Amino acid sequence: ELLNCERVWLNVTPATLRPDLADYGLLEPHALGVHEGRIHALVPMQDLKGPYPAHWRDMKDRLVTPGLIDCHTHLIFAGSRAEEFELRQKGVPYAEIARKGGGILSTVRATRAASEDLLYELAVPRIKSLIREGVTTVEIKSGYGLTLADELKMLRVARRLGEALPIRVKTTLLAAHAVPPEYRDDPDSWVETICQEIIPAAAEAGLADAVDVFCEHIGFSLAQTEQVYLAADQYNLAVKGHMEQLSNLGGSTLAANFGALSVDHLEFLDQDGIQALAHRGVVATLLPTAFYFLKETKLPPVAALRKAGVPMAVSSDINPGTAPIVSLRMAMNMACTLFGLTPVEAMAGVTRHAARALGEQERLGQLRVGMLADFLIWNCAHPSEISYLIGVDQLVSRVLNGEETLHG
Ligand SMILES: O=C(O)CC[C@@H]1NC(=O)NC1=O
Ligand SMILES: [Fe+3]
Repeated sequence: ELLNCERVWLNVTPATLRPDLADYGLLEPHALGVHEGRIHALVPMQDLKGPYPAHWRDMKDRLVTPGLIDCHTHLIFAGSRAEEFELRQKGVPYAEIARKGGGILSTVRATRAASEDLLYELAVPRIKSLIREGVTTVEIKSGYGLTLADELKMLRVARRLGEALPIRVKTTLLAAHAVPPEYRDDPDSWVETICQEIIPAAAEAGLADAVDVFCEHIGFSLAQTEQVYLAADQYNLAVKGHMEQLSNLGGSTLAANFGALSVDHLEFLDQDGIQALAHRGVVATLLPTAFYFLKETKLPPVAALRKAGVPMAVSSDINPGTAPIVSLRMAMNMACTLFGLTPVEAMAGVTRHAARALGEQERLGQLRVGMLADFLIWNCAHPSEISYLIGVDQLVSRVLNGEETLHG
């Protein structure tokens, strides 16, 4: 079947991340062939009989992994929260910063004022950092516009990033991120606007792949979250949730009852919530950079999630307020060092499980014949280096949809 391939990579050592194989799903050296953007052949070198098709490269037994998937980011935004960081380091309490107009709403003001082109230009260097690290699929949320026009503006920028750059973009409508100033006295009316205007418009324009809610005391209540999920269901949009980040409102159980793709943060997740996630196969997305940057102390219940067999994803949560850290590999390292994941779990968390968190587990996240040909060839001695070593460019080759993207 290699002869049907437009391009073949010889002598690659696959970390397949197949759930039916142990650990990384490592195999002996193989030839990997690509045909029409999909993995068409994965053949042990010892079984190989020539001749090879025109395009082939000898990778000298280097490691090949699935492309990395960053399944939870807010990487489109204008403005900066660096001054807040300075105030916080001087001991100014969060509440005072918020009273002075800081926090999410300061990013909202700057994002509303920014043109679509400016938002695009500001996002490019951030998404290019992820591309350099080996991210081949990234989820990007709205949530800093908080008007119909500005939320759709953000989602259009996200779609445009995926069209212009060598990366797959999945979009998530997070209009339920904060109550905008215009609705300060009537949050329920904002929820109604989301359900009756923004979700229908985003769905009809094909701009949103999923709908997310920040379910929290300082965000939206369980009842409001349910309303948003009901509206998303009406428009056949998948749902996700920022759940149990600072308290436990029972949001994870509600999300599981709606068949959510994932629930994210989860520091305050309890056993009832864990059972609900396990029962419905919902992905638990861990966001260690926000935990670290907020200097949180309550750890997510990783051992209980592991015991219950809940698939854990790991993501960067890139956002200007609680995770100004534009690195998925840093998030992998923190998931291990701060949350106690093993490097194997961290790798599954940014491949197979992250794909599931985006509803893409059939096409992405493993090295299997038939899957989309998104893969990375590494200059590293062992796959655990990818979670262990930070800041070194170890990519030899980054392939998206069967096309080499690093070296032209
Ligand atoms: O501070 C920001 O800009 C976003 C905070 C971020 N959003 C959310 O729902 N949880 C968070 O940590
Ligand atoms: Fe987030």
